[in-house]
This record gives sequence, C-alpha cells and structure tokens, in this order.
Amino acid sequence: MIRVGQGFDVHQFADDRPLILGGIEIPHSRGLSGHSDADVLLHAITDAVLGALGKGDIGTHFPDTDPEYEGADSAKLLREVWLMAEREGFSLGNLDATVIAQKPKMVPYIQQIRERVAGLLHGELSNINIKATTTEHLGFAGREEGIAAMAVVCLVSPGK
Ligand SMILES: Nc1ccn([C@@H]2O[C@H](COP(=O)(O)O)[C@@H](O)[C@H]2O)c(=O)n1
Ligand SMILES: C[C@@]1(CO)OP(=O)(O)OP(=O)(O)OC[C@H]1O
Repeated sequence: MIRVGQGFDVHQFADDRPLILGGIEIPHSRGLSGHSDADVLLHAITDAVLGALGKGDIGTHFPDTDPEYEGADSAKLLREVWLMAEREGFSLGNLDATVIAQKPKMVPYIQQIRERVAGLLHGELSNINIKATTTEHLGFAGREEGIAAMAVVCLVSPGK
C-alpha cells in the first residue's frame, strides 16, 4: 500500500530564541517563536506523516494549550507520530521538503538535516530530499518576518 501526505507550517521570527530547523540548531541572529521549539520544518514533516496516515494534524495531537508541549523538542513529536506509522506497518517511501526563507542560507546545513531526519524516520538518505528557496524578498518570508516549510511524504507498506 502507498499513502501520500503533505504538510505546511509557518513560524514568526523572534529575538532571543535559537533557530531550530530540521532537528538541528542553525547559527542565526534570531530564532522562531512558538509554543514548542518552533521547528517549522519538522512540523511540516509531522503534518505530512499524519496526513498520509489520515490522522489529523500536529495541533490535534499536541495542542499548543497543553503545558506538556511548552518548549517541546519537535523531534520527539515527530518520533511519536512516526511510531504510529511504524505500528501500522509503514516505512518511508520518500520525503521531499522545502524551507521557504530569505535567510539564513540553508545549503550548508542541508546534509546534516537530512541525516537527522533519516535517523528520526529510520529512512535512507537517498529517500530524503530537503531543499530551500527564498521568495526573492517578497511577502513575509522575503521581509524576514518568518519562515515557512512544506513537505510531502510517501509511506509504503508491504502487500495490497
Ligand atoms: N534560505 C535559503 C534559500 C535558498 N537557498 C539556496 O539558494 C538557491 C536559490 O534560491 P532562490 O530563492 O534564489 O531560487 C536555492 O535553490 C537553494 O539552493 C538556501 O540555501 N537557503
Ligand atoms: C507544536 C505545537 C505544540 O507545542 O506548538 P507550536 O510550536 O506553536 O507549533 P504550531 O505549528 O503552531 O502548532 C502545533 C502545536 O500545537
């Protein structure tokens, strides 16, 4: 069986926060605001996995009104969701994600993020593509007000 899901998320920049993207800390003058660590890329991937499973979205499973998730490590949230997928017999077919950010330059960190995501999803590097684009200074990302991320995930399970 093959299941496909997509995810999209946005977080606003905030001073005095580390920038966590794809489960790693990226050197930058500002981080992102959020109830959790605000890892916008892992949130998009988490939503894509939940979408593929037909199980709602990240806010339903981990409400931003629940103090348990205040400052949460988004890698742990993704691991929890990925365990649901594995329990249903799925493994990663492939994942493709895009970070939409005017800054910082993501290219130097893409490989490290791929390795981190591969570890979280028990996937092979060759099945995990992470890329980045600016918006040519247009819109909220272009004005460096925030970062967006989108992800598409394909899950596969043997049989049918
Ligand atoms: N935050 C970003 C944005 C883009 N890149 C890399 O630059 C390339 C060109 O971006 P454009 O938005 O001008 O098309 C893009 O393909 C990425 O390789 C980046 O590293 N970090
Ligand atoms: C991750 C959660 C939970 O801490 O909070 P945020 O970091 O605010 O992220 P968002 O993508 O707005 O929604 C999902 C959440 O409920």
